[in-house]
Parts: sequence; structure tokens; C-alpha cells
Amino acid sequence: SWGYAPTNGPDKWGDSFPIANGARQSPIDIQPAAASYDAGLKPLCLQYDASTCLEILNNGHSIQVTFLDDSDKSTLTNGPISGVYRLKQFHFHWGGADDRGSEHTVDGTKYASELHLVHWNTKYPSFGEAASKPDGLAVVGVFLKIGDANPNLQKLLDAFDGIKTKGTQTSFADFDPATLLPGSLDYWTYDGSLTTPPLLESVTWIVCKEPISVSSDQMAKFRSLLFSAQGEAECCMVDNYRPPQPLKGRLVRASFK
Ligand SMILES: NS(=O)(=O)c1ccc(O)c(NC(=O)NCCc2ccccn2)c1
Ligand SMILES: [Zn+2]
Repeated sequence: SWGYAPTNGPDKWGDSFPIANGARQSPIDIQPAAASYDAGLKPLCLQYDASTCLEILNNGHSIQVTFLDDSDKSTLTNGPISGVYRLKQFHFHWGGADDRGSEHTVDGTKYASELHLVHWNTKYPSFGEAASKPDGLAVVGVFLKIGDANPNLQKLLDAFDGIKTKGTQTSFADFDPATLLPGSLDYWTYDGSLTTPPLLESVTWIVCKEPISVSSDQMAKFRSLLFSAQGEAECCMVDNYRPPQPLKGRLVRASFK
């Protein structure tokens, strides 16, 4: 199945998922000078309840923290979207070294990692239903920039020993994802897709301009995870990012001047 190796990575995804060459694929290179300031864009409203945090898992592509999404306890409202979107999960993408790892880039600049907070539109009955609709999902992207250690990542990193291999998970309670947001919620927004197969063109992307910090040592913890399952030849979970895709005439709007 799909992955990030030369044999099954991003350049091969189009063989099984032809939408890989579609009109609204993600990620993209964001060029701030070409973005259009839209005074009509509202501030993001992210309201999360730590008690909805369920577990942390290694799904063989990334590490993912999943949330109870049977009520409007953890939601995204306003910003570029209308209605209420529920938080389903968050996960990361990162590189094999500090000079790469993010999926979106800014004027070609790659960050060491990128956090994705995945929300689905409650006008649909579930994430799975929403994932196939053009307005079904909204993902907030936050860049991780190498600098001081980030204390808000530590609880997450401390859980990694229990989820080293593909298919492992552990309970993970009382984590507030708002602690991973930057001080400013200025953002760029554009219509895009899932950045992994099935590459569904159902995502309103909301990429924060301000990164959060992560230290080199903390990044090394991410790189100690494995793509491989227990008993398989060990394969380090690194470079699990899709490179930028053609903009194909799309408009990128900015919430700030
Ligand atoms: N990287 S991303 O675009 O934020 C993102 C967000 C939510 C996702 O479910 C995915 N992709 C993902 O989970 N793919 C494998 C499982 C899946 C998800 C959706 C529909 C069918 N199968 C990517
Ligand atoms: Zn992602």
C-alpha cells in the first residue's frame, strides 16, 4: 500500500489515486506576496475540551491523537468557514533532518514539521461522510520551527515509547490541543485536499502564519518512531510529507495585512 518510500511514495500515488493530479491538491507553496488580504475573513475560533482526548496511535504513516467527536465539545467555527466543524484528530508530518519536514512551504521555505488539526463539517453525519464533500473538512496547519524546546509537546513525546511501531496505540487523556497553537492566529486559507491517499478534495486549508517552536532533541524523538510493525525490519518514521503541488489557478487569501 501507499507510503513515503521511493517504491510507494508521493510520485507513485497517482497510479492508485488519479485525483493526485487533480485541480485542488495539497499541500502548496504559499507565496505571501501573491496572497490576497480579505477583510471579510473572520478570526479563527478554536474551542477545545481536553476531556474529549481519547488516545494516541501510530497508524504507520504518522502519530495521531484522536478525539471523541459525538458532540460539539471541541470545535472550529468562524475563520473562512461557515457552520460548526468538530475536531476528529491531530497528527504531524516531519523530516529526516531539521531542514525539511513540513508539507506546506512559505516562499519555498520548509519547516522541520507541520501539525494538522483535522475537523469535519457537522452538516454531515460523520468524518467519513464529510471526507468526500467539497466543504467537508477543515484542517488547521501549524508549522514547527527549530528553536527552544516546546514544553507543550513534552506530554506527547513522553507517550511515544508506547507507540513505537505501526498499529500500536495507548490511552491519552486530558490533552488540550490549544496548547499547540501559536500566539497569533493570523492565517492563509485556500481550497485543497487530504495530503495523503485517498487525496480527497474536501479540505478548506487554514495555515497559521506564526510557527510554534520545537527543539532538535524533540524532533529526534519523532524520528525514533517506526513506519514498520513489530517483528518487521525496522524503518524509521521520517520524511512522511508530500511535497507542494501545482496551485492550478487557486486563490490564496490572507486574514491579515
Ligand atoms: N494530512 S491531512 O490532509 O491533514 C489528512 C487529514 C485526515 C485524513 O484522514 C488524512 N488521510 C488519511 O487518514 N488517510 C487514510 C485513511 C482515510 C481517510 C479518509 C478517507 C479514507 N481513508 C489526511
Ligand atoms: Zn496531515
